[in-house]
Amino acid sequence: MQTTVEPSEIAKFEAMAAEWWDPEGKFKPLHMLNPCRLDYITDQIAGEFDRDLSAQAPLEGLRILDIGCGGGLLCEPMARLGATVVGVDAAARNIPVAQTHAEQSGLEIDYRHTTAEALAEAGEQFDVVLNMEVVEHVADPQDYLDACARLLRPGGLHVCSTINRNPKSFAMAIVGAEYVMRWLPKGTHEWKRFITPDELYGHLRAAGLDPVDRKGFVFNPVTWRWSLSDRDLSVNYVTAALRP
Ligand SMILES: C[S@@+](CC[C@H](N)C(=O)[O-])C[C@H]1O[C@@H](n2cnc3c(N)ncnc32)[C@H](O)[C@@H]1O
Ligand SMILES: [Mg+2]
Repeated sequence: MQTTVEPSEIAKFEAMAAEWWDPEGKFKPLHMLNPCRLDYITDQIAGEFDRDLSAQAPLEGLRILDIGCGGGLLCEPMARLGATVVGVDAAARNIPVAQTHAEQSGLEIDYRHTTAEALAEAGEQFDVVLNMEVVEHVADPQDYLDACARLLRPGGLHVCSTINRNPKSFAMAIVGAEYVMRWLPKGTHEWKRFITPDELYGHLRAAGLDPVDRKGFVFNPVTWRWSLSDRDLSVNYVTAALRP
C-alpha cells in the first residue's frame, strides 16, 4: 500500500516519545503554543457546528480525528470538551505514551498506530480532522492531504497548521528554536519541508477542500506568549478548510 509516511521523520519522533508530557522537555514549544491553538480550533469548530463553548460538553456528538497526535496534547482537551476522539500516529512509541496519560487523566480516547491512508482505505469518517504540525514531516504533502480530506464527511472541518518557508522562518524556527533557544533537538525541522500558506491552500483545494480561514501563530518574546494574528503568517500559521 502506498504510504505518505517518511521513515526518517518518524524515527525522530520515536526517539522523543517519552517526553511528550514534560512541559520543559523536547515538546516545550507545543506546550507553550497549546492555549493559543486550542482557542483557534474551538472557535472554528463552534462556528462550523454551531456550538456554545460555555456549555457543559460543547463538542458532544462530534467525532474528531487528531492525525499525527503525538502524545495527545490536543486529543485530551478535545475529549474534555465532550468530543469522541480518535488519535492516530505513525510513530508506534507515541501510542502507549498517549494511552497511559489519558488513563491517568481519566479520559477515554481511541489511540491507534496507523496512517491517514489506512483509515481512509477503511472508510472511516469524521466531523473534524485536526492536522497540527504534521504536514512538514510527511513524505508527500499532497498525497497525505488527499487522504486526510477523504476522512472528512461532507460539511466536515479540517484544521491544519505548519511552518512557512522563507528566510525569517529559517532564522526563527530552525536557528532560533533549535540552536539558540534549544527548545527542539537540532535537526527536528528541515527548512525545505516547510510550506507557504499559498502552497498549503493549493494543496487543500487540490484535495477537494474549501479553505475558509488562515491565521498566524505569533510568539511575543516579551510576554513569552503566543497569540493569533490576522496579518503575520511569516513563521507559524494555521488554516481552516471545509469539505463541501
Ligand atoms: C510535531 S509532532 C505534532 C504532534 C501533535 N499533532 C501536536 O501538535 O501536539 C508531529 C507528529 O506527527 C507524526 N507523524 C509524522 N508523519 C506522520 C504521518 N505520515 N502520519 C501520521 N503521523 C505522522 C509524528 O510521529 C509526530 O508525532
Ligand atoms: Mg514540526
